[in-house]
Amino acid sequence: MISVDQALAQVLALARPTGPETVDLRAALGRVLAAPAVAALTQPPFDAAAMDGYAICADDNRPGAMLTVVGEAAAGRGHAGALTPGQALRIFTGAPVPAGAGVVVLQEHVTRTGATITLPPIPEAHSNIRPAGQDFRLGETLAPPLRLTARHLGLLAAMNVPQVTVARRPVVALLATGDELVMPGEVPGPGQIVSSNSFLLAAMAEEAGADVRMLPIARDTDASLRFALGLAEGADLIVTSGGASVGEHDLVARIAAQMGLDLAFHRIAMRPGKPLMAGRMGSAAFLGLPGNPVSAFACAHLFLRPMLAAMQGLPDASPTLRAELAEAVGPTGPRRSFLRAQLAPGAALPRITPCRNQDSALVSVLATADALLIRPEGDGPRAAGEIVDYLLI
Ligand SMILES: Nc1nc2c(c(=O)[nH]1)N[C@H]1C(S)=C(S)[C@@H](COP(=O)(O)OP(=O)(O)OC[C@H]3O[C@@H](n4cnc5c(N)ncnc54)[C@H](O)[C@@H]3O)O[C@H]1N2
Ligand code: MOO
Repeated sequence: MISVDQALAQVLALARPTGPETVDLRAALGRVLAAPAVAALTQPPFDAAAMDGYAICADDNRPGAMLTVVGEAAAGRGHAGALTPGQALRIFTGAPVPAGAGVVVLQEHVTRTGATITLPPIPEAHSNIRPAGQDFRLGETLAPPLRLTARHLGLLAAMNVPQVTVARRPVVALLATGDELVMPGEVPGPGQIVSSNSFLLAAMAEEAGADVRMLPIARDTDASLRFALGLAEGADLIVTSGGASVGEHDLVARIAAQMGLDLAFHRIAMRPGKPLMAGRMGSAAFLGLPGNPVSAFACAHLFLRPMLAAMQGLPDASPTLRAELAEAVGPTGPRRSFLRAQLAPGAALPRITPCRNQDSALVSVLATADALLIRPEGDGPRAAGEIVDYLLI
């Protein structure tokens, strides 16, 4: 059995980059930028008014100065010609500031009578002008790799970049195995349950940027598993759930091996998640997850997400964080344990409480947890108040 750290290094070595493709900005949310995006213009393109008021020459910004309004500039509609001392230009937020102007006086600070404004007793403290290029300049870049958020899309649009080069979404073929499984909406027969893993894992893979192909449930027969695995052709990553352990009905490793799986490892020192396997099968990476839903989740969180990130050119961004134990915990065994836990605000660090029941079949407990509390291999008992590591989930 290899360690969790060795397993992570090995699965990352199994992941291959998907390569770049070009997409419209509207399709770029959540995609990983794969080449620099270059600003096609300078922003703002001109000195722009930041307030509604009057543009004046900097030297005229004196208490009580009286100035003549010579015209108007609004956003999208500038004023032709420069401003000279003694003149003011009615101006609105976003409008180009004319040459010669150095200050925009807020309209609520002046008194206007006909075409004349009188400045207040205290000079305007700020210029209220956004200089050209203050935001970014022509040729400046947004650098890869980067998972694009709404804020990045706003920036790219402002940069006048209509399309971006991103990593192709990894295609994940997702295969649940087990005679006991039916899909949500079906009526389970005697001894059957609903395949929650299919939906849990599909959602996790999609959150990590994958394009998920959900294969039909494979039954616990050689023929059914062969047929279903055959449908994974063309995927970048094959993910199975169930059938990974040692029982007679746990066929995944054997059948996958017959179909060309080059196994990197099977079984790791992790709890839950011991039966995890990984390798490469044809042109795809292969990750065989345990069937217990919490085990499948923990393995997907620790291994599937980093694999998908690596395939898109991103480092894994899931830092180990620290919290204070809200209650005492017992000793651990030889495997690294990941306990479902809840976080609460604390003085210096958050306080963490392991969920009552750590059975790896309990999806209701998993749904209420917000962290995986990490217990090292062979750790002793820990008292309330001790500092421990956790992962946010
Ligand atoms: N003698 C041993 N028995 C088991 C061992 C062991 O070392 N020796 N390991 C245990 C551990 S740890 C785990 S985890 C499970 C994992 O086994 P499998 O990967 O072979 O999973 P299954 O047996 O197929 O299923 C386990 C459990 O999970 C349920 N399941 C399966 N698929 C789904 C799904 N898509 N959605 C929801 N639930 C699913 C299944 O019905 C079983 O209850 O093995 C232990 N046994
Ligand atoms: O890993 Mo099993 O993965 O302990 O439930």
